[in-house]
Order: sequence, then C-alpha cells, then structure tokens
Amino acid sequence: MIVGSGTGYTGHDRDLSFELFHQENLLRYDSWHYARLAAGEAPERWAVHPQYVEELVEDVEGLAETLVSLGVTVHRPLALPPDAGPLTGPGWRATPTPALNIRDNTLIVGDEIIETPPMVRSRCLETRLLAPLFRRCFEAGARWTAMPRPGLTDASFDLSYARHAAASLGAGAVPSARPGPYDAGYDMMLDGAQIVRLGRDLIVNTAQANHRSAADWLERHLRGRFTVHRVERMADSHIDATLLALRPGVFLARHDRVRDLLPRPLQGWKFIVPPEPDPADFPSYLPRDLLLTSPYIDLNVLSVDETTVLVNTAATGLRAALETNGFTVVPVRHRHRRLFSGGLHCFTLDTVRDGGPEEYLN
Ligand SMILES: NC(=[NH2+])NCCC[C@H](N)C(=O)O
Repeated sequence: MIVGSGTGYTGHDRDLSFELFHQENLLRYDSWHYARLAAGEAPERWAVHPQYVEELVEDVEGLAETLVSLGVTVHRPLALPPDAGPLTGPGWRATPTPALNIRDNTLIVGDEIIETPPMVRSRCLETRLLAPLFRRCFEAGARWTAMPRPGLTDASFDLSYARHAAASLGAGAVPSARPGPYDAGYDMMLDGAQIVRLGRDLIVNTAQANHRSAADWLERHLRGRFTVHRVERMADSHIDATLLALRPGVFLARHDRVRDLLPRPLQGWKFIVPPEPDPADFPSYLPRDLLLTSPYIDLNVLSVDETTVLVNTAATGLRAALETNGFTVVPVRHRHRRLFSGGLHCFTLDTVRDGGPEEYLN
C-alpha cells in the first residue's frame, strides 16, 4: 500500500478549479469565490496554518506506522520539491500540492495502474511523485496507463452539477466562465475516489458531463475485463465518505438512501449506517480555516482485510457501530480531516492485494 505525504503543504490556490471542486463545502460555510473568478478576477493564495500542517504530517506518519504494524508493506511518494512550481497549463498557473490524497488521481484495477485526470489544477503534479513506485510495478509486470490529460481551462468545466447544488443550497446564480482560445470542450475529469471497486465490477459516480465522458473512456478501456456500473449524483464527485465496501456482502454507508442508487444485486447487501457525526469529535476552527470536507469524512475508513478496519480515533460513534457489527477496529489519530480534504481511505492507495478479482454481481 502507498501512504500519501503531507510534507510541504502550505496552502490552497483558490482558483476556479478549486472553487468548483470544493463548492458544496465552501457554500455551506459561506465562502465561495467562484463568481468572482468566472468574471476574470485573479486567483487568491490561501495559507493553511503551519501548526495544522505539522499535526497532519504527524498523523499521516502514525497511519503509516500502524499499517506496518499490521504487516502491510508500505511505500511512500517522493516529497514535494520545496522549489517546485508553479504548474502551468493552457492559460493558467497553479502552486502544486504534495501527493497526500493519493486515492484521487490513480485507480488500481487488477493488474493495471490508471492515472485519472485531475479536476484541480494544483493537483497535476501528484502522480509524478508516485512515478518511481509505479515504475517498479510496471517492471514487475503491471500495466500503467494515463487517461487523457485535461486542459482545465475555465470553460472546460460542465457547470450543471454546480448549478444544481447552488440552487439546492439557496445560493445565487452560477455564471458561465469566459471562453478562451485554448478551450477543447468539456475535458474528461474523474477521480479514483469516485469509484468503488467490487471484484470484476466498478461502481462509478458521475455528476456532470466531465465525469460522464471520463466514465465512457473507462468503460471502453476496461471492456471484457471489468464492468462499469454508473450511479448518478450519489455525491458531487468522491463517494468514499458515502459508500465503502468492508467485505463481500457488507457496505458502510452514510445514509439509507445510498442503497436505492446501486445496481439491484447490491441492494441486498448489508448496509451499516453509523450514527450522525458528533461535532464534539472535531477540533474547532476559525472561519479562515477552510473546511473542505463534510462532517461525514470519518466514514472514510481503511480496510486491510475482511474484518480489520482502520478508523479515526475521534470517531466514537462509528467505531462503536463497526465493533457491534463484528469488525476489529484499529484506531488511528487523524485530527485535521476537514482541512486537508481527506480521511484514511483518501490518503492511501492499495497496489497489491491477496486473491484475484471475483464476481459479486452475477
Ligand atoms: N478521496 C477523497 N478525497 N475523499 C473525500 C471525500 C469527502 C467528501 N466530499 C465530503 O465532504 O464528505
């Protein structure tokens, strides 16, 4: 398994791609800068308090140590070069982020590593920091592919989901971004965290045209080896704080309605729905500390086998729910899961597992 790295995180580039990606959480906390950016205003650099970064790094190192103690072989990405950047694309530049939420920009399916097309400009360097590890897998016989790279120009984002979300949260209109000379239509965009892998079947969440186009690519690319099942708008993008498979026949789900969105054969699985998150389980932050995940983020657990699950120490209700259902819970400290957009599942990427892909849907 690879465990991400928080070293070198300094802040966020609040550009159009970042605002669209984090729209739902930013809107909830009343800090969404999209309209200004769409009108041509320059992106803003938003610092994260260095103490939070230090504590993040400490917690990620603890996660890596816990996995080693459970007998997992742990690999780490390259560090973010301190003098890296800026990244540039057609008509934009952005400050790169470290390879922290490595679940997002890579999808491992069977013997194949697929680099997925990032949705946030600052994240375009992350898979390069994993390249030495991917090279070793390649040399050992793995396939290694990258989906078509997106241009990420302002007008390359389909706004249909953003408009739907803004309307349901009572926010104002979402103006179209200005067209530019480097536009190439709606780019393919999809993160690995939009996919639940179940043996020979993949559940892929799509919420707008960028995702759907990427899902078309994935479906054609994997035809004959894996089956793609689409679910529409289970979430804005990532679903690994909404639905996770704990073992064949058992899901962990944010709420009961998740069941109805799944293909029929999976609706008969058991769904463990933990109690609502307790606000007392989280640190208190200032308005300047952007909250980039919902309070459900601790659902983002990491399974190492069919009974053992790594769970945030602070998530008391969730830990109890899993124990009641017969799982062995290994507590892991992860304080700032709302500031760095990810939990234990987001920070990890399983590359080699025991057993082979099985059939669960027939
Ligand atoms: N792979 C990830 N980065 N997943 C994080 C998903 C968090 C989800 N958007 C929420 O706010 O609850």
